[in-house]
This record gives sequence, structure tokens and C-alpha cells, in this order.
Amino acid sequence: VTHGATSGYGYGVLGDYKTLNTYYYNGWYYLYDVTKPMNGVIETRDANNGTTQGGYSVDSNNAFTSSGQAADVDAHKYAGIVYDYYYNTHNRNSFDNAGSTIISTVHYSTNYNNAFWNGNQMVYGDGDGTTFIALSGALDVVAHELTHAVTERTAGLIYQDQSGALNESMSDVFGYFVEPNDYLMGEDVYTPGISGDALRSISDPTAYGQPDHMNDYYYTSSDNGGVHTNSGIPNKAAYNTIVSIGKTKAEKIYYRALTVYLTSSSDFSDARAALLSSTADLYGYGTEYTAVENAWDAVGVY
Ligand SMILES: Cc1cccc(C(=O)O)c1OC(=O)C1CC1
Ligand SMILES: [Ca+2]
Ligand SMILES: [Zn+2]
Repeated sequence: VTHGATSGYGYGVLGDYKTLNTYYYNGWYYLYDVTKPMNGVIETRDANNGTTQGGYSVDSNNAFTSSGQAADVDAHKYAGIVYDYYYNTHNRNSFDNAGSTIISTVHYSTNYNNAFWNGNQMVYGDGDGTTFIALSGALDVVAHELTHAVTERTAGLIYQDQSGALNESMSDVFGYFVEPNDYLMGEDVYTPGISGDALRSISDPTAYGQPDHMNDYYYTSSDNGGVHTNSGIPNKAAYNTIVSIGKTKAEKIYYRALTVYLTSSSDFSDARAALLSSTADLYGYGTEYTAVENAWDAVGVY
């Protein structure tokens, strides 16, 4: 084979075996996935603890089994899963709905307890080993980061105050939709020394210091107006919605609100309206509509 798509394997951050869509070229196997529909490509890079985009993650024998490759393995596998979620569930081809390549860089900086979308790609730190382990090791984190890209290309919710908290909430809520086995965020890579905890909870935001009602909105100048704190309020409304109408309907109204109704300056009240309009469009003014009204009434947003 001169070059072309291959199937490799590796071990993820939690030591779990997984198969990988790789690409062979000129003696090296790349974390470069060309199996997606509509020519969507997923590529994974390694900053080697620097702060550049890094070069392609490569291996000599298509077995990404060394400890240093675990973050690469999960970033690649989970980006593919998130691509598949948006394509299969919402008919969206990559974050821009135009099949742009999804690029991830792992091993960014040192002791870096962060993950982010930088406007062009996802970037993951390794954590300091106490607060976090390599952040690409959690599917809900990868979904959270890629949803920042989707939001940026659709509603464009400004990352400040209420629109910023909505931006954060959309990333947490789609993090749940992609990984619906719990209502926690980041639990797989957060505090390896403590079991059962998480960065956030959408079922009980107050468990991790977030408000779950407008009465407890946190006015602050830090963190872009507390976007990672006040997201608890729309997160709780989303949880209320999911519990009452189910994930299948909830993810449809959330995707329609994000891509059709929300705008860059939307606040919590606008989000309520956007979700009600989406519900009416998709399911009419029956039980689902009432459920969404109740979900937002319960968090004090009208
Ligand atoms: C760990 C972290 C730090 C700062 C910002 C973000 C951010 O992406 O907003 C971040 O990632 C998350 O919140 C993911 C969901 C766990
Ligand atoms: Ca989770
Ligand atoms: Zn975020």
C-alpha cells in the first residue's frame, strides 16, 4: 500500500483499548481519519508540552499504545464520536456544516488544567495530575469543546454575562447529549484521587457551586461575568426539559434553538423564547411546550 486509510488501535487516558481510524503514508501511521461522510476529516496533533499546534500524532506500527499517546488516542476517537453525533442526529457535517477538518492538539503546555476551542481547533492540556488528568480523556469534555465551535458558527453567543453563560450551557448540554450516561461534566478526567465528583452537574448545579435559579445569579467581573457559574441556571432548565420530554425530543429542540433562533446577544429570557419557538415548530403547543415553560419557570426565567 503506498498510502491510504488504515485501522489502528491504542489505549486511552483511562487505559481502555480502542480501535482508531488512521492513515498510512511513507512509512508512518497518522491519527488522520478519512472515513467520515462528505469528506469530513479528523486529525490529531501533539504539542509535546509546548504551546504550538504541534505536528501530526504518528506511530511506526499503527499501535498507539505508549502512555504518551493515550491523550492523542482519546482526542482522536472522541472527536470522531462527536462528529458522528452531529452528523447522524442533526445532519450537521462538522462544526461548520461544511465538512471542515476537525483538528485537535493534545499535550498542550505543562500542568495545564484547561481545554478550549481557539477559533480554529480544539486544544487539550494534560492537567496537573491532581485537579485533572489529560482532558481529552473524557467524551463529554470533547463534546463540550466541539460544541463551542458549533455555537461560534451558528448563534455566535458572545462569551460574556448571560449570552456567555448560555454559550457555556450549550456546551454542557450537548456534552450530555453526546454522553448521556450521567448528568455530570468532566467526571472521567476530574480529580483522579476523588471518586464520584465532577466539574459540574446539570441535574444539580448547586452541588458544584453553581446557581440553579435566577435569584442566585452571580454578578461578577471575573470569568467573563461568571460564564462557568451562571451556566448552572440554563443547565438546570435543560435538565428539567430532558427529564420531562426525553433526550430524543430535547436534543432536537436544543439544536433548532441554537441554529435557528439564538443570536450573539441572546440572554436567558431569549433562550426560553427560542426553545419554546423550537418546540412549537417541532411538536406543537402540547405537552412538550408546557414542559419547556415549566422547565424555565422552575429556574425563574420568563
Ligand atoms: C476545563 C476547562 C477550563 C476552562 C474552560 C473550559 C471550557 O471549555 O469552557 C474548560 O473545559 C470545560 O469546561 C470542559 C467541560 C469540562
Ligand atoms: Ca458526563
Ligand atoms: Zn466551555
